[in-house]
Amino acid sequence: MCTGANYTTSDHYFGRNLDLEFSYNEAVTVTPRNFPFRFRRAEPLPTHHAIIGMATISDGYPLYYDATNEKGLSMAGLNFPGNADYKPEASDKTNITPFEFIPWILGQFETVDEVKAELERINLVDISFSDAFPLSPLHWIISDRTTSITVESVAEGLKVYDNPIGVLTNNPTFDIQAFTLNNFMHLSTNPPQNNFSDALEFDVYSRGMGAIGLPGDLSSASRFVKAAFTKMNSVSGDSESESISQFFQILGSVAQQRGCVEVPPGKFEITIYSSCCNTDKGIYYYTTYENSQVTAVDMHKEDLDGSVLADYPLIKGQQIHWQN
Ligand SMILES: C[C@H](CCC(=O)NCCS(=O)(=O)O)[C@H]1CC[C@H]2[C@@H]3CC[C@@H]4C[C@H](O)CC[C@]4(C)[C@H]3C[C@H](O)[C@]12C
Repeated sequence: MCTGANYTTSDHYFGRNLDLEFSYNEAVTVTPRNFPFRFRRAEPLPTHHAIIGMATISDGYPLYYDATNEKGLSMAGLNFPGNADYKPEASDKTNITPFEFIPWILGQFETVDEVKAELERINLVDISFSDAFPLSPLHWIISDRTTSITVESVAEGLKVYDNPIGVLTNNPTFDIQAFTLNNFMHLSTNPPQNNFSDALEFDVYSRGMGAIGLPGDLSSASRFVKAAFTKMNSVSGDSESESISQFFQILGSVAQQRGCVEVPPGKFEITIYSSCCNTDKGIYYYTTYENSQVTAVDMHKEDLDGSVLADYPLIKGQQIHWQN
């Protein structure tokens, strides 16, 4: 399972948890403007916006999981098993395969409004990258500084939902996830009032009781509510340190600890990495399960007019700062 989120202070931040029981050797990958992007069924993009994000590089192609372009538009793919349904080629549409979707969108567009218009022409076509990388069932969150949408290719077609929450997890479909939040409107960051009965006296014996009932399990529906509550109520200063710290705290509220979710036989899902991209500055920060130190890659330190991918394998293992 995964969780994607947005956060805005004086800058805008976008990132995700990648929760899985194994890794595909992902690396922070910068695609410069002149890297030739080819597509299986659509016209190539010899030049395009530069992109930074997490990707597996296969056959020289960056298979992005989540990324941001130099204009601040961001996008992440999250697991959507049982619901994702990709289509045969359609002659009246632009046929983009799911693994090309992030490069196609981030290569060309700056805002969610532009993307919404483009999505009317897009068909997510069922073509695999390779035998080693067959199609994965995904849905996507696409965000700019002010707006987010969720895109789901399901049996009925391509669905585009406004996502004012700025959070995405996995199943069920986004309309149901968003509807379920109605059940939690009574949750509060303030102490509870007695609405139960005038005939009884209650004791507010602990801080935090206003949000009793907030789910704490690791199912995707519960993580959606938990991350939404944490994000919508987040308070932080505007500095880079305060902003990214708050962002990683939001993702931490739905992180997966090894041992809590068993993926039989005997394997456990963990939060492999958490990312936080400052979308205004093009800086991609990350932590991994065993590396709590924040590591950063700045896209503007690369040759963005070049044509060669730059990739930074994840630094794993604690980087302990000894004080004596
Ligand atoms: C598995 C991950 C979602 C994490 C998650 O939610 N795990 C819960 C598992 S469970 O639902 O609990 O069982 C997703 C998120 C992004 C995906 C890559 C996107 C690019 C590329 C697309 C190609 O088409 C196939 C290979 C490819 C490298 C993809 C592999 C994999 O699919 C990635 C890593």
